[in-house]
Amino acid sequence: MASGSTSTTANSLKRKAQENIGADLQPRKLAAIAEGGTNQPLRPSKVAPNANVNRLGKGPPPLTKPRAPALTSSTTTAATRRTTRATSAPPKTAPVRPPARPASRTTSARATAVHDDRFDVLQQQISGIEAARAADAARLDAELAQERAKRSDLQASHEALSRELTNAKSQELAQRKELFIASDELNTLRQRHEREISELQADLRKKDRELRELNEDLRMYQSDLERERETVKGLKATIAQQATAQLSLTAQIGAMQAEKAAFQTEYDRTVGTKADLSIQLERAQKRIAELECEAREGETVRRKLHNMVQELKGNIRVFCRVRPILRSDILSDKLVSSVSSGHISDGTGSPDPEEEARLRDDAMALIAFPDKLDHKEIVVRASSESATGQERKDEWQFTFDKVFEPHSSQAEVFEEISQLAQSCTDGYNVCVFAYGQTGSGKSFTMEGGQTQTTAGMIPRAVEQVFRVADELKTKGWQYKMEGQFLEIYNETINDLLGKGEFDKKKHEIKHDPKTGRTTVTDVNVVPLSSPSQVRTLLSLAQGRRTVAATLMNERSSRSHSVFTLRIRGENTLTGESCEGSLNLVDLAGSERLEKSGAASDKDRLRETQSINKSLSALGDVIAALGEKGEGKSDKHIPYRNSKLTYLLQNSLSGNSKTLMVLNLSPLATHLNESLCSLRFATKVNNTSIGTAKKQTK
Ligand SMILES: Nc1ncnc2c1ncn2[C@@H]1O[C@H](COP(=O)(O)OP(=O)(O)OP(=O)(O)O)[C@@H](O)[C@H]1O
Repeated sequence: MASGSTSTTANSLKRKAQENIGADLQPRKLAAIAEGGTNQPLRPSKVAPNANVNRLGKGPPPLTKPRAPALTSSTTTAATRRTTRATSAPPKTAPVRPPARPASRTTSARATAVHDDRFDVLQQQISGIEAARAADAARLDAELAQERAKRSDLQASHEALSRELTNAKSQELAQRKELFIASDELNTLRQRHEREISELQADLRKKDRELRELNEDLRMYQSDLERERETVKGLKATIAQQATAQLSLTAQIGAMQAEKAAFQTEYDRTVGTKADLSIQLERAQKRIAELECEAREGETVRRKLHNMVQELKGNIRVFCRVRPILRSDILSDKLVSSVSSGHISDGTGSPDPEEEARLRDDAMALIAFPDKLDHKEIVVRASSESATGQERKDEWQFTFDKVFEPHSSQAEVFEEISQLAQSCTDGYNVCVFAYGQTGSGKSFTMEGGQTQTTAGMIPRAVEQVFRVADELKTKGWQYKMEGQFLEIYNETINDLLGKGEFDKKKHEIKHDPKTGRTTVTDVNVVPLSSPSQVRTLLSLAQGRRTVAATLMNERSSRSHSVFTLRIRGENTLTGESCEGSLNLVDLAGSERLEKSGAASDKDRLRETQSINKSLSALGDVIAALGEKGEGKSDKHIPYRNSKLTYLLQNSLSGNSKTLMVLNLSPLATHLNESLCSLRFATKVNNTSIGTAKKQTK
């Protein structure tokens, strides 16, 4: 609608503008007349030849061209020509007579008379012409006056037309302006119109979409409705069925109500019984709580007693572990003879199971474990021939804090050590040694294998310490742990976690008498955040550890290794703090010189000598500690006799808890070495080194 009216307005405006432009053309045609001015002779307009005629009425009569009289003299001819041109009426021509033939004097008189006549005629003619000319002049004057009047009329009309033209021009300008405005408006309207159209089209599309969606919804609703109808139909059928069922249920309810009444009576009786039982239960629960409380108190007492027992035992404990016999033990000892006697079953060099069992039995030393209850005893037997040729049977019995048989697992061994390892979180210095000859299983006990089952005491103890530290967090304890791993080889300290070359750097052992802390200069002390980190450190150290081949063990470690875990704890709730350390020492092989095969090799000889020196220094320290514990308070403890004892000074004093794990080889060939170790361990076990003290603030 709006657009229709807009276009109509636009069309009418256009038409008006065209009419004005047409009107504008009219005065322009008349301008030609005006241009002529009053001094110019009037010319008919080329554009509109009839316009003047129509406007001014009759035009001037056309001037008739007079015919020239046939005059003989040139003067007369000119005069005549002038007269003829000025005369509109044709002159009255006198009849021209033919010229008379010359004659005599009479004839000349006659001729004069003729001339006079002719002159008169001419005179008359001239006067006639003049009269005619005068009449013409009068007529022309009148005509001129008429023309002038016409011209002034034309001028007036020209001025009027000029004014009209000016008006028309100004009107045209105004109309053009209007036209421009109108065309602008028209454009605006057109744009708005286009916008409205596109909006309407978008609206339309949207509506179309909505309509489609509504149709889709409608279709879905219709299908829903159909389904609902089906459901209603089904429900109606169910209701009908249930109405029938209800009837039978009502009958059943009647029967059940009767039953319920009977049950109610029964229930009342049970409630009475229940009240009695509740009282009994309450009493029992009270008793359980009392017992639990007693059990907790008992546990605390047990722990205290356990600690007291440990303290009374003198805080140096000895475990003995016999390793199982290995295939390599049998093969190395018997393989050559087995091959020569044809006992090898296949070409791979492995004996058959029966042969293996027999070889095993042959290789085994006579070791027995008679204490099946407490596992504290080990008996070693040997038969030998006396000088008189009689068979001599020897038997040695040893008692330790715990004896582990060859089949004992790493977990079982750790079970006994865990309490000790845990004490370092309470601020104790704990020291665990693995002592024994080469190949007796010291490294296996301390470091163990790569799997969870074969993991040794070091990773297990570290894991335990981390676990306990984590548990104690709830009681306000925050622990910081750091570790170092050292090796003492030929009385030289090497940093197993360092980067430098072995035996090059000089590391010094320092003891702080105030804090009781032992430090070693220039060694890597690694902050520990997880047990897995410790495993990485162990394998790093393993790679660096000096390993030299000896006859006793192809991978024999000829150095002592000392892993130290230092733990510092602070209790934010109680303000307590403590500092403990856990030293796990894998001692070098304790075998005698001739057994190690080192006597023939200078380097091996030096190694063995320094190992023996440090082990005997360890024995001396323990013995001195024992004497001191027996009352000789001024007894000098020779810690400085070896790097090992000096390093472990603070963990070997009365302030620490010490455990020695004696590792034994099960082989009969190692029996003498085993007996030496057992005797040394017994000495240690019989030593009391005083009471361990917590390092708490
Ligand atoms: N309880 C055990 N169960 C199974 N194998 C063991 C056990 N103890 C030791 N072994 C094995 O016996 C061999 C020697 O053990 P290990 O290297 O630990 O002896 P060692 O006393 O540390 O020797 P060294 O003094 O040369 O370090 C190793 O192959 C080890 O795996």
